[in-house]
Amino acid sequence: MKIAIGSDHAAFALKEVVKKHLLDSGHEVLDMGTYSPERADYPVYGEKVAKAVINGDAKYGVAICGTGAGISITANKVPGIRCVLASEPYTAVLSRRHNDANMLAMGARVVGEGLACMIVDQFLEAEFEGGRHADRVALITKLDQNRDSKKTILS
Ligand SMILES: O=C(CO)[C@H](O)[C@H](O)COP(=O)(O)O
Repeated sequence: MKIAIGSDHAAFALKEVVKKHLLDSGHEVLDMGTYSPERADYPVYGEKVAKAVINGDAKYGVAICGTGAGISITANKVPGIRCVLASEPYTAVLSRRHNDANMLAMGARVVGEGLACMIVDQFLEAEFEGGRHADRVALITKLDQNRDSKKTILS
């Protein structure tokens, strides 16, 4: 599977660990940076990973900052992105099964290396269940496609 990955400085070390884990597991990895522990702004990397997914350069994206909050907020501003912030596998798995999440965010100051790799593995292995969940994802998509509207459009 082709995975885009990116982080800011706070998560550079964890990004390198997760990247190696993905490569060792046989995935192709598109490393969108940052490439050193120098201070870096997480929105830049959240956007890069999100655009790689939306452009079809990668099937899924993994984005990491200190908490995962800033980079997930950023990614979710890119139309078509459904980015989940997960600190444990259950949320990561259910975000695939129910929400068809196409990006995973994590916090390097929240999760350790072993847990992060487990979360990524389970996210990538889980499948979207469709059915009633597809109807709800369609509602998310409708909202996404009407981002400029100030009106409530889903009810
Ligand atoms: O978690 C983050 C965003 O949600 C960032 O990694 C964090 O804000 C960076 O902080 P600092 O510049 O103090 O290292």
